[in-house]
Amino acid sequence: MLYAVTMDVAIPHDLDPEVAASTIATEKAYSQELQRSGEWRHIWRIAGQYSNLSIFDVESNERLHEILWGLPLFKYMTVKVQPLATHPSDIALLGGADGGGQASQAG
Ligand SMILES: O=C(O)CC1=CCC(=O)O1
Repeated sequence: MLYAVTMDVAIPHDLDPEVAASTIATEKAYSQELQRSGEWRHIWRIAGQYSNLSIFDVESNERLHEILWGLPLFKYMTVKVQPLATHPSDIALLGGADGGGQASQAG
């Protein structure tokens, strides 16, 4: 199951800088481990914001919740989750590079 997740980070300005740096480093390791496992497929910085747009490929809503709840920065984040469905215009679904196959009219 694919999900687009937006994470807006707001670390309090009065947080001890060492705690902030340590939490950010732990977050990076946590994220990179999940990227290596294939569950965290993409992470993009949203330009000009302390936010990212990530794509997760996980087996269930419960697994996504577990991953997000476990983010070291979770308590400083606003998280938005959008489940993804295939789009009928996606040429990757047609089995040919030229998109010349039969596509569904739905959606
Ligand atoms: O900096 C961010 O966008 C927050 C974050 C999530 C995973 C990571 O490494 O940083």
